[in-house]
Amino acid sequence: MKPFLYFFKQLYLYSGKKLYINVFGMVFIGLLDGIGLLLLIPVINYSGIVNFHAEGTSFNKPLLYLQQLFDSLGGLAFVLVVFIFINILQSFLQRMITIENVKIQHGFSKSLRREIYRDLLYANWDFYVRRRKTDIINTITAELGRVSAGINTLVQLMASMIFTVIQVAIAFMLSPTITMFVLGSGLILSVFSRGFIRRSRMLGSRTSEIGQSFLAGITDSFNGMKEIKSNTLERSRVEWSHTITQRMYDEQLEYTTLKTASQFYYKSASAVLIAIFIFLSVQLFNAQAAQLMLIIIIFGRLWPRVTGIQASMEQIAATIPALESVIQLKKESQTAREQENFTNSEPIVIEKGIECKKVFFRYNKKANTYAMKNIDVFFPSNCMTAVIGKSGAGKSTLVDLLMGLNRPERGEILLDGIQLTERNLHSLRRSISYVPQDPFLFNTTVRENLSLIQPNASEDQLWDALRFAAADDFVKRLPQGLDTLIGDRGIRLSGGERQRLVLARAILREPTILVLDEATSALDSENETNIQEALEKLKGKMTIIIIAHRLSTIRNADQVIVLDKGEIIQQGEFRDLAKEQRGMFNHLLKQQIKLSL
Ligand SMILES: Nc1ncnc2c1ncn2[C@@H]1O[C@H](COP(=O)(O)OP(=O)(O)OP(=O)(O)O)[C@@H](O)[C@H]1O
Repeated sequence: MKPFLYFFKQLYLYSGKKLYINVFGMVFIGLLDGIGLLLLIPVINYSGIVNFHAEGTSFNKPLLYLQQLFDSLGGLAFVLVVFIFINILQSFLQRMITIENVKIQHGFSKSLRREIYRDLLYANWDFYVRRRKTDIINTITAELGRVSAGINTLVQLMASMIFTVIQVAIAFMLSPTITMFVLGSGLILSVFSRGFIRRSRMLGSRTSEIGQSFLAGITDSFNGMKEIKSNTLERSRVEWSHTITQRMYDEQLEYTTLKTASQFYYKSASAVLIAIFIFLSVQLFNAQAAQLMLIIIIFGRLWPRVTGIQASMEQIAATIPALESVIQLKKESQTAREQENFTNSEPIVIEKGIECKKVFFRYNKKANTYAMKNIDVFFPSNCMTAVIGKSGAGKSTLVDLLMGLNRPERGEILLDGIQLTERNLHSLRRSISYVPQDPFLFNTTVRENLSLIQPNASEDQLWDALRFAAADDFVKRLPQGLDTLIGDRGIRLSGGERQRLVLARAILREPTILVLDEATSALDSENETNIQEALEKLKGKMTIIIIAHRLSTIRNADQVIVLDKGEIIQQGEFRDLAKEQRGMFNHLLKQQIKLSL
């Protein structure tokens, strides 16, 4: 129950005194219910079924005074008026408490969702490198939904327990012996119930695991639909869906079988116990008729609650794995938190340049292979530096280090001689515009995709940025121009159009550092030349770091860095490197010239 206690504490931290007020309200409703029950005594008396005066047991004596009071106030009519009043008050309070409880539960879920989403956004890049995205999505959608339902059950369980305690106390007042007997029976039942709870928890783990696999599989299918269609993989995906949905079906069935089995077990055992209890009450405990009738009523009402408690506990146990994964995600994202203060940082102005000093980096701290080894390099401000190398050489890793996404394991990154740390990280990022290999666009209009980065950009600024990225012509030709919807990840645009739009977005931000990671790879030579010319104009105004496989793209770079297996093997001006006959650069250049012929 540790995870639920954790959440209970969180629930209290969220709702504060309100939780206590609600618990108190529930206690009060329980008491009103008990009073309503006790009122049955005079009703029974007035009905003539049982005569309290004649029975004269110790249990009746305190009630005799009440009876006389009721007699003097109007007899049965008065009792019934009080009965109606208590029931209306109880229903009214019940309604209020239910609404307040829902406010607490859903308010808590809302704040939990917000907190986790915020923590996830502020978590460092390493956090994402290590995790499957669909697992995170599954946790913050499906698992969090289950937790929400679990909290609801928890609050209901709390209400049921309070109700039960009060009713048992009343029963105890009426007959301690019988109550102790019933409680003892309940205790025996609860020992057996532990098996059901354990199995529910096990099934809950399976629900989480199947949910995760399902979401991951479905996401992969839709992301890779082109591959599926072009490689006729439909059949294997259909088979996968059959297998996983069958597992879902089996798991749900098993859960229901378990739940109904426990309910069956409880109800049957209750029937047997009630029969034994009535028999013993009459035969051994010599219970009086009125007393017996009341206790039967109380326990008759209580048993469904007790079985309800059992069902709630099973449901909560099944939710615990979801809860654990939510807690785990929350803790991990908090531990991976990047910076404390995001809002107050201003973009940094780097006068001289960015330097990597003896930088080492590995993705897997346990492996021997380094993605970056002993990197010593300087990126002068307002110059264009090109990073080239074979696939897997470490170009993107180096750029990620410069942006503070990857953190050096050894060595340091210096901004004008000042170490890049958590403190200046956000300022650095605010001055960078980054265009990745695989550009991301939101499923909305061209305009919204652009203004996302610069909400106050004027129409002229938008078109200037589009012109820079050689994207103005195609945007003008779109059916609704800037207001055309471009589909999921910009699917209604060509690869080159997407790249140009993302480039325009990057420029709109007016960065002081522009990072292009294979940002023009999908462009035809005409558009690439246009962008090269535009970048040429930016030289001297902004620091440009460009990764490119096509060496023609970086002809005008001030400095070229050649990477191989995570190390810098050549560094210098384009022309100088081209002259080094044995160098990797010359080799790559010759290969590209050969290919273009
Ligand atoms: N998230 C990751 N987890 C583990 N290893 C990674 C990860 N990303 C990259 N690597 C490894 O680090 C090395 C450098 O990768 P990187 O992406 O920086 O190369 P690259 O030069 O940009 O390649 P490409 O030109 O193909 O994009 C490669 O060996 C790659 O397998």
